Amino acid sequence: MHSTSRPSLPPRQLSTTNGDFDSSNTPEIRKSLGTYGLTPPAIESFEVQSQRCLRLLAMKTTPIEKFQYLVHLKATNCHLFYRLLSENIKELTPLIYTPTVGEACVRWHEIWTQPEGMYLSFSDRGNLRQILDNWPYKVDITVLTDGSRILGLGDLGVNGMGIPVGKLSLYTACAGIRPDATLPLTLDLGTNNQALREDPLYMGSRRGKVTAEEEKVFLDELMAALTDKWPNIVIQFEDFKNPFPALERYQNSYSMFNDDVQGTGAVIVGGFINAIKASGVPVKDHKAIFLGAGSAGTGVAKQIVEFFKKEGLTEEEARRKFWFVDSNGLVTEDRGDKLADHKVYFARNDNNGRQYQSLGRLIDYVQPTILMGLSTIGGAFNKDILQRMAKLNDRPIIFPLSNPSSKSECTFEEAVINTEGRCLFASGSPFPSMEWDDKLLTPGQGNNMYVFPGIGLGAILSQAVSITQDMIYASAESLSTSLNKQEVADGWLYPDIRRIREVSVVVTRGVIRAAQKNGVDRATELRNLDDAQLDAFIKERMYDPFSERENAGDEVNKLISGVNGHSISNGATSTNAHL
Ligand SMILES: NC(=O)C1=CN([C@@H]2O[C@H](COP(=O)(O)OP(=O)(O)OC[C@H]3O[C@@H](n4cnc5c(N)ncnc54)[C@H](O)[C@@H]3O)[C@@H](O)[C@H]2O)C=CC1
Ligand SMILES: CC(=O)C(=O)O
Ligand SMILES: [Mg+2]
Repeated sequence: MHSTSRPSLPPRQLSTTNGDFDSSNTPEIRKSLGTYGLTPPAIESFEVQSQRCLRLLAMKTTPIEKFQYLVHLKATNCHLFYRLLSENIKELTPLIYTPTVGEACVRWHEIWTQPEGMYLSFSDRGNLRQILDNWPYKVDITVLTDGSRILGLGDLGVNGMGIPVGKLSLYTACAGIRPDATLPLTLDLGTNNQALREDPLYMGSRRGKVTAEEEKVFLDELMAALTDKWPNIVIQFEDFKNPFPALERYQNSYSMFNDDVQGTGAVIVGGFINAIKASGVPVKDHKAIFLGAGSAGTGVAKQIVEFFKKEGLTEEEARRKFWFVDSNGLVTEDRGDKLADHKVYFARNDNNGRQYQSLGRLIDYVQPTILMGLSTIGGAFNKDILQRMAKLNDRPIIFPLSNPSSKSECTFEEAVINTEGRCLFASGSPFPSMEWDDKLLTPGQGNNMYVFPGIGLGAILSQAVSITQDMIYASAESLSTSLNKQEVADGWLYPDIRRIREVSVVVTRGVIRAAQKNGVDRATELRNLDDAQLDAFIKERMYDPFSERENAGDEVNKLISGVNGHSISNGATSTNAHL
């Protein structure tokens, strides 16, 4: 017989501000925590801790094992996890984010070991506000998904939780949002993934996806509940199969944005501005083929239209620069199927009744300068396609943006070889640098991770009542200006990811200024700061996992006495034992 009584939990087990057993804790901290004697005696520096963590990581042979180790580290010593991540951002991001997070989501029901966020089910409707009270921290930002389109891997239901968790880890690492102010949220609105539903280990409800109307009613309740519980909360929608209804419905009334439509649009414009400069071709002479006409593809093109307009094109001229291909071929007005609303704007009417036969034929017909991939079709930019682009252009712009790496339309190596090293390249997932013609070429990573941290932090600090198109566009423009002299000289399209914190300050400043211009900021006192003062203010507000260690004594004491209002004990009494 199983006992029905709840096992008693150790204090602070759910805390994200832990580090109680951190080997860098001084004897005084250990005493105040009651952990003196529970950790080995040495008081370790970060350098030593880091060596052990990296060795442990090296012992794991597969990416998913490394992912699991990092999940464990974050759960048991959050500040150390962020110290390690911030010092090794380039090496560790692929393990906590794309591509490894893709595999983790596919296998989430097999590898799940501990709670890292909240799950709200369709059957919870009517009670959402009450359930949010179970979250023990004050939240500044949430990333929420319904798991219906996780990267390019399709509908993964509640297995999609890896994405909000990974994105919010980047919020902390890249923009310094306190880990305990972030809420990963997964909506269990059913899944159409039959195999998952039939898998005994699957941890979501076993119903099919709710209808669009049911989703709307649920989301209305959720948005109201989130803002009632945390009035200044910023809400990021992520990886919805159809993100447009929610974006249209909430963007003017909540501090929310859709990362796949708007964040992706912004990050690609940021790199695109630099690619256009490097191509040597005037803006008016560019033409783009997009493989994939989903939320990300059309989101990117809409932001590029804004850029083209700023460069002097009319909206009509800008719109006509795009040729979209989806799973039914070239998106045209006369194709015979009913186009989804978001495709209509870009549908061609100048195809003279001709239909799409192949991507190669379309390239010959359009003669594009730009090839974008947001199709989820790994390898779609094959040798023939890349060579056609190289024949047409001195510096073809090739952006295979689908994630994870297995879905990338081509690799960096394929693009370099088939364009003789001449391509201007960015991909959604990371690829290694390579030698070409005695030069080291480094690929750009056109991933929304360069902008969403700054969009979120900008919205939080300005206390924006809504996130406007100008704020999104400002993130793109700011990103494009954030490269240093060396990066510009080396022809990079995006700054070095190792400088992401500096970049996030620039992006955050741009977002705050746009919020002020649009009058959506509630923190109006920031209007009085000049740019240097605003940068200093932003930096000061950023969580620094290194100073947490120095402040640990104060922090711990505050937590124990509950001064900061966080409930941390899971109901168990902290005895606060002293030696
Ligand atoms: N680099 C980045 O920062 C981002 C990358 N993405 C990636 O973009 C991809 C697409 O995302 P969404 O647009 O949200 O998905 P979606 O499902 O809305 O769109 C996918 C599009 O690809 C088209 N497609 C599918 N098979 C095709 C084929 N054989 N030939 C041509 N087109 C085909 C579909 O018809 C649809 O238009 C995903 O892999 C996602 O990971 C998404 C957001 C950000
Ligand atoms: C990067 C991202 O948001 C995606 O692939 O969906
Ligand atoms: Mg996404």
